[in-house]
Amino acid sequence: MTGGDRRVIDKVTWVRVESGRVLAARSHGKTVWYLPGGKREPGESDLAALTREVAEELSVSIDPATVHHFGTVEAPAHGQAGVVRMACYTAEYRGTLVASAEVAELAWLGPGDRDRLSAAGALVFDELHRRGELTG
Ligand SMILES: Nc1nc2c([nH]c(=O)n2[C@H]2C[C@H](O)[C@@H](COP(=O)(O)OP(=O)(O)OP(=O)(O)O)O2)c(=O)[nH]1
Repeated sequence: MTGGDRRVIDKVTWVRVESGRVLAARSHGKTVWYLPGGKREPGESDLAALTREVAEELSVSIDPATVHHFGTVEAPAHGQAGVVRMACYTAEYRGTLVASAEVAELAWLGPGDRDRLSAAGALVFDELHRRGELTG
């Protein structure tokens, strides 16, 4: 792996839709919204990474029995060279969604909010829209 443009950042993200809107998070100092999630640690499974990142960022517990692969998207990474590949999962959770210290803000994005998301997030948004899940 050499040039910056060929770098692939592998991430696992949570696609959570409630009342026709998708959950998104914004980091401190950023204006673009991301799907919650992050990079796997060495040897970590997607389920373990999803559970860990969601707990760290949103303070809730993913219910492992309900995790389903939604799809995998690839798009230019926001704010850096290369592309981000996001393995996306839907899942039920336990607890109350609260932004942790590493997250500035949470929001439920609906139709019309597509352009607030990163390029990869927008691809997921398009797929949700295609499936008729964004109505809120
Ligand atoms: N989680 C997430 N990351 C995204 C999305 N869209 C997008 O371009 N990214 C990009 C932003 C960065 O260019 C790239 C890597 O993010 P990062 O550098 O903040 O990774 P990180 O340190 O937060 O990862 P981690 O430690 O939480 O695992 O992922 C998205 O919808 N969700």
